[in-house]
Amino acid sequence: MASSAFQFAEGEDAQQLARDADALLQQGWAQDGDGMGVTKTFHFKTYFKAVAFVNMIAAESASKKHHPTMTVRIGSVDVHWTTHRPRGFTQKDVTMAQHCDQGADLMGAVDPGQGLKCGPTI
Ligand SMILES: C[C@H](O)[C@H](O)[C@H]1CNC2=NC(N)=NC(=O)C2=N1
Repeated sequence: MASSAFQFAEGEDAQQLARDADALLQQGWAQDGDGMGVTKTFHFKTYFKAVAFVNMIAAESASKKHHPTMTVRIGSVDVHWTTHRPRGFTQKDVTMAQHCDQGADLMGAVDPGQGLKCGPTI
């Protein structure tokens, strides 16, 4: 199964989490290097949209007390979700990853090739 290498945190419903993890992989998320989280890059046509996406995730993170690692570039945002305590992949990561997908739609995320890139355009 695709999610078999995930390291679920203690106390998680492993069967449910395995299903949710598989669904995330179908949605373009990838397992991180140690199997304790998921990553995805979202692409945008403007830097402002990328930053607006980050701020939207930040608001939900503050409200849910669960925080990602994010790298903002001119036309994309890398998002990484993992849980520090208890250590591993959790339902919280799933919920927040799903929230990112919904937020990306609202912010007008585009396909990878369509995102704003640095450098000359001609
Ligand atoms: C007290 C506070 O809620 C905890 O430290 C939260 C904060 N944000 C967090 N974020 C993430 N990604 N994992 C955590 O375990 C975590 N713990």
